[in-house]
Amino acid sequence: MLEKFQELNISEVIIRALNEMGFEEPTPIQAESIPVAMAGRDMIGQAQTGTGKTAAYGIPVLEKILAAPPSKEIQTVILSPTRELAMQVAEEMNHLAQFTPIQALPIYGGQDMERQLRRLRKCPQIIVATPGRLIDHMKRGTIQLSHISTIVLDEADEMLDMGFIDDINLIMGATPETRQTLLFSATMPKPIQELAENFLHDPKIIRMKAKEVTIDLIEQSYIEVPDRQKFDILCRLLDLQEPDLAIIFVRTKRRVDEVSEALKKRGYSAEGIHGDLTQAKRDTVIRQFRERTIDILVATDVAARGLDISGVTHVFNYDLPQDPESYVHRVGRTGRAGQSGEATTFVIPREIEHLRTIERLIKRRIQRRKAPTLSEALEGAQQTAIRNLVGAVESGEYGTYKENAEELLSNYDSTALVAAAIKLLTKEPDTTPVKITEEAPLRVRTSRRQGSGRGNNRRRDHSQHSGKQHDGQRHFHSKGNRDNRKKDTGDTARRVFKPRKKEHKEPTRSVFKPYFKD
Ligand SMILES: Nc1ncnc2c1ncn2[C@@H]1O[C@H](COP(=O)(O)OP(=O)(O)OP(=O)(O)O)[C@@H](O)[C@H]1O
Ligand SMILES: [Mg+2]
Repeated sequence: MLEKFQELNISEVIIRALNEMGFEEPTPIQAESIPVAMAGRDMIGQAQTGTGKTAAYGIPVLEKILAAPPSKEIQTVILSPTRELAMQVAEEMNHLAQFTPIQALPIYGGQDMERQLRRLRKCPQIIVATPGRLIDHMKRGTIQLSHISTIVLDEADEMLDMGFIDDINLIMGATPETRQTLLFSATMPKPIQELAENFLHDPKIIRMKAKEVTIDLIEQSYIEVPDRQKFDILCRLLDLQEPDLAIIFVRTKRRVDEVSEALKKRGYSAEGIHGDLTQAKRDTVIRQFRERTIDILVATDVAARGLDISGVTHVFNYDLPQDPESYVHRVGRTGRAGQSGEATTFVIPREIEHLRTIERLIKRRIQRRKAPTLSEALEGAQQTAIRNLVGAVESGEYGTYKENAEELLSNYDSTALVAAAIKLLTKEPDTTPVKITEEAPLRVRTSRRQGSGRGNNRRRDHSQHSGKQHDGQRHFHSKGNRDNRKKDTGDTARRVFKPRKKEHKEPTRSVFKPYFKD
């Protein structure tokens, strides 16, 4: 069953792990990238969201360490734009390496330094780091990159964007010239690819020839709706569509707080995540969502990239994202590993041009839908109640209720009884008043690219950072206040050597998907 992996000359210890993880066959990006990366070449790998890019670079990284003489030095750095992704990638690397002595350690801001140092003393061969915290360690002398043989930029276009480029320059500059560099992402805008080539030696570019940028397992639609009506429409959609797990992306941290509070007020099980929360809170929220203790995650773009949470059936763009690439990553939190998913985007009338820009990027039309009316929502909720009732009848597990049912039937009309049962089971649309502050629409602003490449001295200024400046045409900005336009990673929006907040708890992720074909 694992022959195709074996044909890629992958070591038996890793094949055993793949078997354990339920991977039977390489995905296309794995089949193409693994031989190139294992041959030692620099490369850029671009493939749709949820198609296994982590193992596409992870397996070659492990093979290289296995082939090298044993060493106590860090041999591979994997850079990640967010803390949660760093944790997830380290965990996937440790799964892949479970039958080897190789260890991957996540290194990110918000985590207790002492604890990190203790773990570093155990000499992990791989660190998966957010740039800010890695630089802290470099400056303290607690991490040296002089023995690095491979560096991976996961979400490479994001890492090479304005908000990270100075950090990346610094990190790259501390690694040996001979290092192998691997870049992966689902999106790779041209100007960023050009910039990337400054860090790469004769790279092989592997781009999966997908017809579409977004995966066709994701059904995509949009609803034109004024900002003040978004929340009620969202509730109706949640009632109608009954997601297993849903992620709602909003534009600002304030909105995360307001929308998640409002959802809770109306009886939904929701929590919010953004970069201003403590790491302990961020960890708890992500863990609860992975464990399905909560069904709805309200997030800024901090959760847009890379997160692999099984069971996310629905993504809602409550607000359009700041840049079109974000759309691809946000909707890509569903439809992963061969599963299907649904993505609904709210567009206020004045933002329709932005939607067209997204459509041009993804080379597909996003289907327009009408907002469900209150009576449609009620009808939908009734249908759900009926389905649940019929399901209970068909399951036959109501024996202990039979006696009471018979007594009721002898006193009341059967239709009246069933109707009352449906009414009680129906979650009628809740109109509890909530407070959501109105947001200004996005607007197009043309901005010029400000140079590129190694040694380019653009300073990152997070108080002013307003997103990508590489491509004026595809870049949109919010009219909202500056603070709202900062990139919300929780790690980038800060200066090096700021004191850190305390302790975190590492969530576990142990969801393995069966083989899938994409
Ligand atoms: N060959 C395989 N067979 C089965 N499952 C796989 C295989 N490769 C990866 N997976 C699973 O597919 C899911 C998606 O993988 P991964 O997170 O690496 O995607 P990605 O391409 O990095 O997506 P994104 O662009 O969103 O970061 C994960 O749960 C992973 O364990
Ligand atoms: Mg990924």
